[in-house]
Amino acid sequence: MTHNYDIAIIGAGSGGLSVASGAAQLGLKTVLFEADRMGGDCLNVGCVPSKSIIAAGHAAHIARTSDKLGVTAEPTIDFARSMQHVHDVIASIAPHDSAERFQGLGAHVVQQRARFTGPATLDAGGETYTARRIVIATGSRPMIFPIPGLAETPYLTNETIWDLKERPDHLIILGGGNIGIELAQAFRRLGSRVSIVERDIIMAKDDPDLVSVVRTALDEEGIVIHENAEVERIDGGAGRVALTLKDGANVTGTHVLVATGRRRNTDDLGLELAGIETERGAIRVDARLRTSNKKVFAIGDCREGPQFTHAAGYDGGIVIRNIVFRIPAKASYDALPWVTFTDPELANVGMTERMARDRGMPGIQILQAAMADNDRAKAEDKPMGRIKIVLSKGKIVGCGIVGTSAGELIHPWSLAIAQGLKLSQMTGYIAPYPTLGEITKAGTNQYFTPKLFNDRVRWIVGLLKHLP
Ligand SMILES: Cc1cc2nc3c(=O)[nH]c(=O)nc-3n(C[C@H](O)[C@H](O)[C@H](O)COP(=O)(O)OP(=O)(O)OC[C@H]3O[C@@H](n4cnc5c(N)ncnc54)[C@H](O)[C@@H]3O)c2cc1C
Ligand SMILES: NC(=O)c1ccc[n+]([C@@H]2O[C@H](COP(=O)([O-])OP(=O)(O)OC[C@H]3O[C@@H](n4cnc5c(N)ncnc54)[C@H](O)[C@@H]3O)[C@@H](O)[C@H]2O)c1
Repeated sequence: MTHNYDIAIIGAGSGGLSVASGAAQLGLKTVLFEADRMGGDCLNVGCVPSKSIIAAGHAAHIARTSDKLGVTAEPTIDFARSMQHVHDVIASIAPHDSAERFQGLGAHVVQQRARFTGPATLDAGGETYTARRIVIATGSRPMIFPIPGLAETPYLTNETIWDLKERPDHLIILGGGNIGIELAQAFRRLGSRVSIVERDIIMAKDDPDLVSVVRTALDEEGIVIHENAEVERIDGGAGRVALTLKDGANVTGTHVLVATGRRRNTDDLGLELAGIETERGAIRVDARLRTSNKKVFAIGDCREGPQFTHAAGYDGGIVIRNIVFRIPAKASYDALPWVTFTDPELANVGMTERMARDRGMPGIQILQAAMADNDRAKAEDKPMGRIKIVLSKGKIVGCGIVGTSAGELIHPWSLAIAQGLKLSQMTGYIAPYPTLGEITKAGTNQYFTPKLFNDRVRWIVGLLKHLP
């Protein structure tokens, strides 16, 4: 028997759920397929567990480093309890992403792997499904490079690290991208020794000026970073691992976490039967997120483009507008923020200075202000970091912030770039004192102060003072 739907969605992660929720509530006959756990990577093995373990590490760090504020403590770390916190947070969010909730919204949830059998047909669990529109939201998984010895060595990934019951004594992290850096600091703060082995440089996608602030914090906390380090082979067994680097150096530890990038989940979908093209594993999409089969859309981690939960959710909105409202909405990631949740956090939106220069943007100007000059940061003893605003001919094209709560402080800049606000509008409000958010005004003041306090203005003021 064939089941017919208006819309079929493959994958119940951040992207698929946002489409399913919109489509079902707007009255489309909706089917949602999920092969594994509802909620996808973000809830089960990604953002939620990583931010929860970061919170545990942060608590330990505050206890250890508050002596300047007159508070001295050496934390006792119950690693199993920290991991329980991780699982409690996942469990507390899970109902929001559950099959029951989505059935309640009107979607039919099929907990089976789906594959294309033709341009508009899918097979799941031996049943055939057709839909007028299909959305692929199958996400990604850890990229495992064929490093000699790795397959024979027990290794962790972001999918398995949450099952640890005991704290690794010495965690080696392969890859210094988002996952590697965030987890390095969290585990270090919970008491593990941590070494990062990075083929290139850490946090290569971010502004090196801002990364240097994070690097200093990681160094001070005792994380050992090996950069430009090519691994020749890996050996080891339970509780013992040894990496031999191409330059002959050895890095030894008790556990290894592989965080060397992502592989898109597109290889087991029968895409060729539906006429859907990929480019190095990523589904090719146009600006409306349509694949080479125009009735099929691809969103989130599985398509070419940025891989974040908020990007997948944004894509979901674009697809709803195209499919449900028939508006030819186009995706643009120009105003997509990204945050690395280290301490200090590093947040960006728009272009970094290097991106602006590489793209040949005219009249580049950089405005900066230091967190060390912010009164709240002083009170909190959190002086590390700064704001860096990138202007092109006076227009805001990017902003990066490194410092405490940078992920919160980037919000107004995301709005500014999304809405094309002028720099003067970023000063056109009253900032409460004392807040870290005053860094926005401190940054913009770098532009306006020289324009206000100059000889010409002083001359005008000199004339005005003679008025009655
Ligand atoms: C450790 C870690 C930390 C992260 N932290 C952040 C963060 O702080 N902020 C942020 O924005 N992003 C973060 N991310 C990235 C974020 O998790 C992803 O960008 C996001 O989950 C992508 O959503 P998605 O819907 O595209 O895919 P996913 O969430 O991966 O969902 C895809 C779903 O499709 C299912 N599926 C696959 N194939 C099939 C099939 N054939 N049939 C049926 N179902 C199928 C999968 O089982 C999965 O449930 C993090 C990622 C990791 C790994
Ligand atoms: N805060 C966040 O928003 C957040 C957090 C975690 C993950 N994510 C998302 O998940 C994605 C995946 O994260 P990731 O850290 O796995 O990937 P990544 O692409 O960010 O970093 C992978 C790193 O591994 C290095 N590498 C690759 N092969 C290597 C090898 N053989 N030896 C040593 N180093 C090697 C790369 O040079 C790179 O620096 C991110 O790009 C991001 O989109 C986001």
